[in-house]
Amino acid sequence: MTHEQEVLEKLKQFDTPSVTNVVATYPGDMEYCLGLYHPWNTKWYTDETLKCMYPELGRLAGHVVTVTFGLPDPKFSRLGFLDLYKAIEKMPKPVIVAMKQDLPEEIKKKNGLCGGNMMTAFKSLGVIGVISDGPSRDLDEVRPMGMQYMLTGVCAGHGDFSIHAINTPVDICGMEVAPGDIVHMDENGAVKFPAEYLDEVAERCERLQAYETKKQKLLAEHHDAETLAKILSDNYE
Ligand SMILES: O=C([O-])CC(=O)C(=O)O
Ligand SMILES: [Mg+2]
Repeated sequence: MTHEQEVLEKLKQFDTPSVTNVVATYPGDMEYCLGLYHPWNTKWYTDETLKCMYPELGRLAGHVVTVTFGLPDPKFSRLGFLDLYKAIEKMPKPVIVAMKQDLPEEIKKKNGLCGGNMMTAFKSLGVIGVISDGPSRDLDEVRPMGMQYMLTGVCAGHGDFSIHAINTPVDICGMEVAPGDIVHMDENGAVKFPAEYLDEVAERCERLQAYETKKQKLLAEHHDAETLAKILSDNYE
């Protein structure tokens, strides 16, 4: 295992909201928050339209490979699955595939894009999950694979589609990700950060978790309004 893989493994100890807290949620907090993005004005985490299909899998973190699907274009057929698989091969593992569905809304909502066959090939290449701004299918086939599906929903069928781009930056449900970015995801959604911050995110998550465990223990032990407000606002001796 590389050092990076060890840290990605360690990040599974922390939920995605805690990772967002460390990445950018509280920019005024110099102790735990890196302040990498403006919390409201930057697209660094996914919105409520993204749903976690297998919450029982817990948290996952990996490097992003992006792919954009669109309607078949007779003037552009240069890219295929081989190119996508080669891009995954080149990326450090584990990989999370960010699948942009660049389709008219009426078609996008009935595009069961990814399925058991695609996910089996992805797994063979070191992919641990797919995140997409549209639906996919074969939930029952994918469940035993232990791979995560973060989608807007599911639907059973689809028509013809083709690959329009590989490893370009994409927007997935309000999160703009670039190839190589780290994505951390669980039943709360997904967050991204640049790979160079991996060590620091893990270190701060660990400290934040210890701090919040202590704080929640105190909150559970006290039962009067004044003390609870003090504990919450950090003024408790
Ligand atoms: O038809 C497709 O390409 C998607 C699918 O069901 C599969 O990968 O199994
Ligand atoms: Mg299928």
